[in-house]
Amino acid sequence: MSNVSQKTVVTEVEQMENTHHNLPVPTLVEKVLSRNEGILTSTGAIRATTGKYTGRSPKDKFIVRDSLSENKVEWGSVNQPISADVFLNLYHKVVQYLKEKDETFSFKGYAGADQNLRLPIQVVTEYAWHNLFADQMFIRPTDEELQYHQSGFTVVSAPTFKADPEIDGTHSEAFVMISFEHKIVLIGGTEYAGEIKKSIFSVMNYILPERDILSMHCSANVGVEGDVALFFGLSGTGKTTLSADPERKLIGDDEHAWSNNGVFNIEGGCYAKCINLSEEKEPQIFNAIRFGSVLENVVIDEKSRVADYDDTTLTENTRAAYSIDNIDNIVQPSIAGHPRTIVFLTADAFGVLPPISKLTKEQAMYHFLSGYTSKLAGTERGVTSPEATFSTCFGAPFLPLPAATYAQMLGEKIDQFSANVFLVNTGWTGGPYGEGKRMDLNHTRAMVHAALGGELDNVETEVDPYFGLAIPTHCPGVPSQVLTPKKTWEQPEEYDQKAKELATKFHENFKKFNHITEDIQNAGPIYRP
Ligand SMILES: Nc1ncnc2c1ncn2[C@@H]1O[C@H](COP(=O)(O)OP(=O)(O)O)[C@@H](O)[C@H]1O
Ligand SMILES: C=C(OP(=O)(O)O)C(=O)O
Ligand SMILES: [Mn+2]
Repeated sequence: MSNVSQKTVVTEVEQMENTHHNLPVPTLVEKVLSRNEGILTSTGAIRATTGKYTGRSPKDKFIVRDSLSENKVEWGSVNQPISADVFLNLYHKVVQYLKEKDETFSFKGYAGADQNLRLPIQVVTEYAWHNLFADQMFIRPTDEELQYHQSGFTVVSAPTFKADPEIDGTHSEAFVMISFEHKIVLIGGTEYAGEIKKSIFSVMNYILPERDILSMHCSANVGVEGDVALFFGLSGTGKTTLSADPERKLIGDDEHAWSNNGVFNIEGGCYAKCINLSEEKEPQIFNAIRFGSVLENVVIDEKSRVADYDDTTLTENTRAAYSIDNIDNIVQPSIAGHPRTIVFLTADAFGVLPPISKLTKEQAMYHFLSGYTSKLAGTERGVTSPEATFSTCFGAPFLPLPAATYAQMLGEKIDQFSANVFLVNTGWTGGPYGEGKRMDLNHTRAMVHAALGGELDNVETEVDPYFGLAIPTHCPGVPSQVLTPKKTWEQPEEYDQKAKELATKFHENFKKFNHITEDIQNAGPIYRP
C-alpha cells in the first residue's frame, strides 16, 4: 500500500515552477507555433501530428488496484490492474522529467456542466497543444472560479517520456494509468490527445454512479419543444455527426450524465472525426474548425494551408477538437431536461440490421447490455477495417464498473420517463463491409428526424424475422426498400446466411451476463441456431 497521500502527490505537480497556468487561447497558440509543435491552418486552427500513436492504445491503459478500487472495478482486459508501487514509481519519474523542461502548461477547469455535480480538474501537459486541446474540450473556469479552484483529479501528460516495460512495469513505452486513490491520470509515451479526454471520462464513469448519477457514452441535443434526445454509440458510429443538427440545439457530442434533474454534458467541447468531412454534408462541424481549434493528424496543403479531409496518409482517425461555443445552435450551459428519445447507434459491418427499428423496453435493455457495433478503423491502435464487436453500454473501453451498474440505472430511467428507444444502423447496407456500402447519411438523418419528431410512434411496422425488431414500413424522406435490409441485398440467400451468423453471435455474447431477468434474455434475436 502506498504511503504517499493524494495531497502530497498533487502538490508535487502543483508546485512545478516551470508551469504556465491557464494561458489564454491566443497565447497558447503562439506557444504552439514558437515551440514548433504545430502549424496554423487557413481557417486559423492549429494542426498537430502525433507520430506513432494516432488512436487510443487500450493495451496500455491501467487502473491502480488498491483497497479503494479492488472490489469496485470490473477487472479484465479493459480495466487492467497495476500496483500502486508501479504507478507511484512512474509518477515520480514523470514529474521529475517534466520539472526539467523549460516550460510546462496547466489548465484548470471542470468536467460536468452542472455546477453542483461537476469535478474540478487540472490538466498538466508537456505540450502547449495538449493544453490548448484541454482548453477546448473541458469546461473553462471564470476568473473568479479560478481563484478558488481546487483540483479533484489531475491529468499529467508527458508524451516524450517513454517507459521501459522491463524497468517500469508497463506494457510498452506508452501508458495511461488512473489512480483513484491519488486522483491522478498519468499519461506518457503517446501524443494522441483523445487519451486525455477519454481518461477523464473513465474517471467520471467511476465517480458518478456512486452518487446515483448515470454517466453515458452518448451525444445529446434538444428540440424546440424542449424534447431531449440521446445518441449512444461507440466511436465512429455518428454521435458527433448526428447530434450537430441545425434544427436542434446541441448539448454535447460524446459524454453525458443523467441526474434527477435531467442530462448535462461532461465536456465543454467536441472531438469530431474529420475523415471525408465536407461543408456540404456536415456544415456545423466544418465551420466550427476555427481559431483555437485543434486539427489532429489532418493533412494540410503546404502552400495554401487548406485542410485535405480526404487524405488518410497519417490515419483514418483524423480529428478536430473545438469548443462547443464554435457551434451556432447550442444550449448554454450544456444542461437540459429528461430525454424523450434514446437512439442506439450501431455500425453493423454485417449489413443485416435494419437502418431503424423501435425497441421495446426489454429489447432496449438487451441491446444496451450487448452493445453490438463495429470498431471502426483508426480509433484504437491495430484496428484497420471495421471489426464486429460487442461493447457493453456502447462504451466498454471507458467503463470501470460492471456493465450491469449502468444498464440498471438506464432501465430505471427509461421506465420513469417513458423514453422511446430506437436502434439505428449507421453501418453497412446492401451487403457486408467490403461488398455493401455505408448507410446514406441523408437517409440516417431523415430516419432520426422522424423518430425524434414522433413520426414513427404509430407507423405500421413489420417484425424482423431474425432479430425480432419492429421495422417501420414507411419513413418520410427514405425510400421504403432501404428500410428492410434483405431488400437491399442482391443475393437474398446471402443475407439470410449473414443474419443467422450475427444472431448467433448475439446469443453467444449474451451468455456472459448472469442474473439477467428472463424477459430481457428473451428480447434478443428470435433466430436461434
Ligand atoms: N449513415 C451515417 N450516419 C452517421 N455517420 C455517418 C454515416 N455515413 C457516414 N458517416 C460518417 O461516419 C462518421 C461518424 O463519426 P462521428 O460522428 O464522429 O462518430 P462518433 O462521434 O460516434 O465517434 C463521420 O465521419 C460521418 O461523416
Ligand atoms: C475519441 C474516441 O471516441 P469518439 O469517437 O466516441 O469520441 C475514442 O474512442 O478514442
Ligand atoms: Mn464523437
